[in-house]
Amino acid sequence: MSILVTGGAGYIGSHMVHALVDAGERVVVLDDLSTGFRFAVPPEAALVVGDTGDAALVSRLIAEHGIEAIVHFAASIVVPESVADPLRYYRNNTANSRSMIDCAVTGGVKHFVFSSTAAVYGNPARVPVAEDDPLAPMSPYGSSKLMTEIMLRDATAAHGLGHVILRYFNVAGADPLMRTGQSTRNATHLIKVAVEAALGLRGKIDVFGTDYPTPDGTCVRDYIHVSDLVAAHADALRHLRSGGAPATLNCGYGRGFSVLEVIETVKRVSGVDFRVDLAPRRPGDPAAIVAACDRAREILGWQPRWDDLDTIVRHALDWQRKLGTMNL
Ligand SMILES: NC(=O)c1ccc[n+]([C@@H]2O[C@H](COP(=O)([O-])OP(=O)(O)OC[C@H]3O[C@@H](n4cnc5c(N)ncnc54)[C@H](O)[C@@H]3O)[C@@H](O)[C@H]2O)c1
Ligand SMILES: O=c1ccn([C@@H]2O[C@H](COP(=O)(O)OP(=O)(O)O[C@H]3O[C@H](CO)[C@@H](O)[C@H](O)[C@H]3O)[C@@H](O)[C@H]2O)c(=O)[nH]1
Repeated sequence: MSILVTGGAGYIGSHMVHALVDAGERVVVLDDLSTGFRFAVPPEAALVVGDTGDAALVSRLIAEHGIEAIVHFAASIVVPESVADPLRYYRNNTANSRSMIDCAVTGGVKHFVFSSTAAVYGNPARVPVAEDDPLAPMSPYGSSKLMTEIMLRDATAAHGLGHVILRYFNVAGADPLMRTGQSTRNATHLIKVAVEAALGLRGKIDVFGTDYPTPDGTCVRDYIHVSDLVAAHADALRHLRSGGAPATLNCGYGRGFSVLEVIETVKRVSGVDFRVDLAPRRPGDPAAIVAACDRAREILGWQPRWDDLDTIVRHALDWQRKLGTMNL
């Protein structure tokens, strides 16, 4: 039996592939390399370059490799881009996920782990936000993910597909062994951008909005180390294999940092005082979003190991330095 990882050449997916290979699993990666990288997939995993919307290909992979579980990371992930081109997001994130779920059901796949997002909550009325709190996405990106959550729950009710939906908060950092990291081109994520500024790859960083109702006026987020997030996926697979019930779980640490706190941390850990400009708000940003994260610990037995902003930033810096030597 093998595990199919879609988006396994991407940032988070490649960390998952390494973890599965480390655990002795047989892994097939399906990735169209639109934002992922061939080098990010370890040689022990089979890389198939193709589209999650190609049902014939996905069905063939499920049959040929005896796929027992699908971990579905592949998606388009830039929130403002989803506002400008919503139908592309509904195709890649919603329609292609519908096709993946259909292939899973038809092909007799037992388990499905899905990458959802804190963006399904929109601007939450209270933080920390819990899984049963109101869902009100503020972007097509968030809506595209929420629609997939709904399809998965309905497919489970009708066809018995086991699933775990993980709602990621802000993912950052890199593999502590530096085998992979965030290599995304033109990244928009705060820690990645700040690290690039610290290493001289950007002239400055803009702080989007300083008048939010938060302690220092900048947005607050719950930054989770990518390796802890991947551990939650491994725990989710174990849960499903041992007959655990379907679950929807937040993945965060339950504490927030402001944009200015993150930038100060990057400056301190890197030892570089880069230029910071105060800029207007970025449309669609919630003021503060922090996870209520007890449920993942209770249901999956998830135990984070890297819950420390300095460590997250140090690993992101180390990966960025390594990337600089890789001549991509
Ligand atoms: N990075 C975050 O902070 C964050 C937060 C919440 C949720 N997520 C979710 O995590 C998942 C992974 O995100 P990431 O940060 O690793 O992004 P990423 O862009 O690095 O990875 C996405 C991967 O999917 C591939 N892909 C995209 N569309 C495809 C398609 N149609 N067929 C095959 N492959 C396709 C890309 O080539 C890439 O390798 C996404 O589902 C994203 O929505 C990420
Ligand atoms: O150059 C920058 C980049 C970001 N920010 C701010 O930093 C915060 C975090 O932004 P970012 O790192 O882009 O993450 P989010 O917009 O919070 O969204 C991320 O986290 C979501 C879950 O919360 C995921 O769904 C998304 O895919 C992922 O992009 C926000 O207030 C941004 O306005 C800046 O001020 N300057």
